[in-house]
Amino acid sequence: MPDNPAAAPLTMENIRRAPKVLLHDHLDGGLRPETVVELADALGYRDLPTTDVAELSRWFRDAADSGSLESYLETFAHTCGVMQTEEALVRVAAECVEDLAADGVVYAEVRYAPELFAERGLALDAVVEAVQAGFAEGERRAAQQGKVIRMGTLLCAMRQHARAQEIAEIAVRYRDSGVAGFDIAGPEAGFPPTRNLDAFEYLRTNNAHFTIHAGEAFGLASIWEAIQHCGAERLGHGVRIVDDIKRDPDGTVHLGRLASYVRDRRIPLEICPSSNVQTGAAPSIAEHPIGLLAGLRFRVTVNTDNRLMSGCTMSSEFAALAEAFGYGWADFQWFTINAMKSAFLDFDQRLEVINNVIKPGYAALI
Ligand SMILES: O=c1[nH]cnc2c1ncn2[C@H]1C[C@H](O)[C@@H](CO)O1
Ligand SMILES: [Zn+2]
Repeated sequence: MPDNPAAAPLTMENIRRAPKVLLHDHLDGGLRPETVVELADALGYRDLPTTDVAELSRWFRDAADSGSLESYLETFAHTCGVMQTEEALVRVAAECVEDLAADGVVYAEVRYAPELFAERGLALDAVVEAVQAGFAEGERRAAQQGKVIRMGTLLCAMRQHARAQEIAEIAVRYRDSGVAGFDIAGPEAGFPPTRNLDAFEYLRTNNAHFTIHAGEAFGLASIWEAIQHCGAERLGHGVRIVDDIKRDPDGTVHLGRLASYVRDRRIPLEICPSSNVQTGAAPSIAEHPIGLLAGLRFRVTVNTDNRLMSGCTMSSEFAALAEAFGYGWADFQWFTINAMKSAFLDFDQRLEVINNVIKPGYAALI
């Protein structure tokens, strides 16, 4: 949508000023590279490919740029490797909030798998409490810099492990202490979401929120199971829903039954453009299905997935989409309101952020 000629120019600085909402960001995919190096030194983690900060930063991006989700996921051994103490978790979580707030994010749901931080003996509850303490500290530091950001936590279970029920129970236990919901992550092919049906049933019985990584490295069957068997409220990525959309040579578009269902029910798609290019889920940003899906008015949201592995921020994702699809402030506002409507937060609080933060923020730019 073209902007008013009097609108603020679409510079990186202005995009950073615009309020943004982030629903899909992994705590272990967003560390500052210098923090990885410092924590490795403090914890005696010896397996980093390099201890030069600039080289390490490049290494993460190159190694993740692999064309396959499985190889992309291998890079997390190094971030999880340095996140095995409470002090490390508090630091990483606090810095995560500071970095998001500095980028203009006003509400974020950040996710991680507690089981991956228990390799040196931390109890899962201690992991969750350390991350919550870090988020609270990050919110305080952001407020000191004049930035208001609110955090929600999503706990992931890893698809290749069999601990979903246990993690779902922790998510419910900590629901009043900042844990907003649940997710399953990890390799998608060979690990369909229905392997964790018990956990999803438990969550639904407890009126708890969950999203599912589906339709990234595997296709429609994964999306269908996530929604119709498991009851996912949102789809992590979900980009492969385009496999159920056909376009005639004359440009007429036909939605299959699953694609129609996803659009009709306004099921949010947590789209992560740069990550999708790295894992091979999309050929490039310019050819990313987000253009088609947004044009068809699916409930599209824009996300970072892993800021370290993709070398991205919410602002850089917006800027890349603006360049590829000609998006402007009105589109950014639409993505942001879509995300806030889809947050695992009480309805009145979602409305409050939309009306008091997002709309005035964009009005000042448009
Ligand atoms: O895009 C992803 N798809 C599936 N799994 C992912 C993705 N990004 C990160 N993960 C995994 C690696 C992390 O260790 C884990 C929990 O954050 O989630
Ligand atoms: Zn993800």
